[in-house]
Parts: sequence; C-alpha cells; structure tokens
Amino acid sequence: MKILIQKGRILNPSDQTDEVGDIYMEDGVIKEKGGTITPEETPDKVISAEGCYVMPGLIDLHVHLRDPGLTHKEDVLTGARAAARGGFTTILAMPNTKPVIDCADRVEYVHNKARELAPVHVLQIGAVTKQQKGEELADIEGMIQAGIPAISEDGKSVMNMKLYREAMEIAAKHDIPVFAHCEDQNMVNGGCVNEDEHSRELGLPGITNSVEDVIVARDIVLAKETGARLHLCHCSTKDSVRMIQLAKEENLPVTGEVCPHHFTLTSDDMVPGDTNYKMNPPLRTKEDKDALLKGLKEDIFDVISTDHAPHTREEKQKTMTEAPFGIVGLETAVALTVTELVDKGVITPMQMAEKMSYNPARIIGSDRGRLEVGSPADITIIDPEAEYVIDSMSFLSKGKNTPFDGRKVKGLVKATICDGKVVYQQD
Ligand SMILES: NC(=O)N[C@@H](CC(=O)O)C(=O)O
Ligand SMILES: [Zn+2]
Repeated sequence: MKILIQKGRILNPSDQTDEVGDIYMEDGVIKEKGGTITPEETPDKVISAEGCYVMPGLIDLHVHLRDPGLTHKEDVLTGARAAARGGFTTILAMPNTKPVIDCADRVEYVHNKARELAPVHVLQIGAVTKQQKGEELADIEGMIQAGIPAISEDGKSVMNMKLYREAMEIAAKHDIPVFAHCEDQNMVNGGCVNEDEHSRELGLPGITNSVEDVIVARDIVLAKETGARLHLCHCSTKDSVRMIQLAKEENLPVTGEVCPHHFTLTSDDMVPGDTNYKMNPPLRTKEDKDALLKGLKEDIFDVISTDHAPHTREEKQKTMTEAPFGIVGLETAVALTVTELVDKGVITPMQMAEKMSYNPARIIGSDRGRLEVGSPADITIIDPEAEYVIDSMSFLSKGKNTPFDGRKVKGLVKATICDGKVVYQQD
C-alpha cells in the first residue's frame, strides 16, 4: 500500500517542526516527508489534507475495552473501531475486566484478539493485585514477559502501601510505568459527585478533593523512594496540579494526564439526575478546572487521555447514586481538545500532538508518536475548522453514555492511518 498525503500542516513533536507539505508512505513506513512529493510509482491512495493538521497517530493511555467479561458494554473490536474513528492508532486497555487481567494468559487473550481483529494497536495493561482485591500482587513479571506496557489498578487505588511499594519496585526494576487512579477508598465513602453546593442542594453524597489529593501525594512519595515511573491518571483537582509541578521541579519520574470532560465541564454544568455527568473522579469546580487548564498550558500535564468508560443505557438509567461511574470518550476527545484548548489558545496544535501522541509514546517506551522518515506510518489527519454537532448515535463504540451529545464542536478526524493502512476515513 502506497499512500500520499498532500498539503497538510505536518506537526512533528520529535523535532518540533510545523510546516505545510506532503507525506508519502509505503509498506507501513514513512518514506518521504515535506515539500511537494512526486512519487516514482503511482500511489494507491492520495489524501488531500489542505487546511488539516497531520499529526502522529494519537495514543490513548486510558481506555476501558470491557473485554473479557463485559463485552455487552464494549469489546476489543468495537473499542478499536471507535478509537480509529476518534483518530487513535494506539490504545491502552485498563485491566478492570471480568476476570481482571492479572496474569499473562489474560494479557495474551486481549493481544491475540486485537492482532486478529482490531484496526489499531491495542496494548493491555496489567493489574497491580490479584483480582484487584488489593491483597496480593498479581503476576506482574509474567505479564511483563507477555508484553504489558504498564501496570495499573485503575478503578481504585491499592490502599495497602507496603504492597503498592513492592509493585512499584518491580515496575522500577523493569522500567515500566505505574498508572495511578488516585482515590482513597475509605474517604470516598459512597460519594457520587463533587462535594460542593450542588451535591448539598441535590442531597447527593459528595467526593472531596482530598479523596484524590492524599493518594496523589502518597504515590509521588513512593515514586521518589522506589524510582518507579509514576503516571497520574485523570487528574481533577487544583492541588494535584501543584503536586505534579513540585514533583517535576524535583525531577521525579512523574507524569500526569487530564481527560477532556475535566477540562471542559464543571459541576455547574451537571443536569440533575443525568448520570452521563457521573464519572470518577467527578466534575469539580471552576477553580479546579482553571488549574487544569493552566497545567495543560504550562506542560505540567504531559497527556490528554479519554478514560473511555462505556456502560449500557440500562445501567446509566439508574439513579445518580446507583448508576456506574464513567463516560465514553474515544470519539469526542479530538473535538473537545480542538474546541476547548486549541481554539481558545490554551495550547498550541504542537502541544496537542505532544499530549495526544508524542508524550504518551514516550511514557510507554514506544518509538511511535513521531512523523519521521523511517518511522511507522501511524498518522491522524484532523480538520480543525470543521464544525458539527456531536451525535452519540453515530458512535462506533457500543457505549453512548456521554454528556456531550448535541454539543456544537470544532475539529473533525478526517482520516486515521495505522501501519500505513487507512483504518478510518470520514466520508
Ligand atoms: N472513570 C470512571 O468513571 N470509570 C471507569 C474506572 C476508572 O477509570 O476509574 C470504569 O471502568 O468505568
Ligand atoms: Zn480511574
């Protein structure tokens, strides 16, 4: 397969180049880049990218594929198709499945299924403890042998610090990152939304900032002591921003991510009773959101991830206290990032390419996330000027649970190319 992309705005974080030109790829590898390219042989496909960003294929470090066991919500194939439509060429699957991915066989199950069916790269993350019970360590080294890019107990925190530190030591020894969902399991105490005037008004149990902050602090301390690379998932509080900044000033191996819903919405936007505004961590206050925006602008946050968390309509029709936490994100992340961050001047298009591709690649030690001659042809083409209304019924994901249905946005994925093959093209 030979593909020529013409006249795009090529954004390459690895050498910070931002220039209009062509890219030519053959057999899954970028062969030529820049200027006007006239290939010797006729390409199989020519894509006009005039007025579009051409970025290294987006990488989402935080996706719930629900496979095995909860495939009525999502499976490897539907999740990967949604990813391709959302501009992602690599996604990392969290291990809170049924059963939990806590041993090599289960990692291999996902990797084999993805290799066979998925249009994009799927990397399975391993759990920290067996069955995510927080009692004994999972077979971390076995899973590393099977190719996990990271370990995570996402969905909860490992509350036993001694056990967690042992896991961090193993991660440090093998130089894989620990992805941390920061939530004190005792302090959360049945909370379902942010603790503030809205939770009090609606009589809903609240989640304080300290539920997140104490674990962020704890995990940074443990990363400092063990040397483990710590990646803080879905940061939502203003103090988490300050703590990551402090850790970076000390040159600790700490990175942080923010999800589009947390930089777009606050608890003021919640529609009472609408469980599509219920996710973990919860939508916080304007003060918190402003701190996240500052953290994104100043590169305190390295990553934008989706925390794509599909649930069924039936489950999401339950009450605010009973419905599960989580919203889908793979098919709205690009638009929300363009609309809320790039268009408003919070971050540049180059920073978008860094936070959605280059930095995630570096965190997992991948050579992707760059547009260089000789690198794998994982490429995302985005029209930043295209305006449209988000329609959850058009999602390829099985999950339609989003608070952004009907929202007017800018920024459309025109095409996603993975290993030199067009895996999605907008028609
Ligand atoms: N974020 C969520 O609200 N839910 C996630 C778990 C998680 O990422 O914490 C899920 O698995 O549904
Ligand atoms: Zn989480």
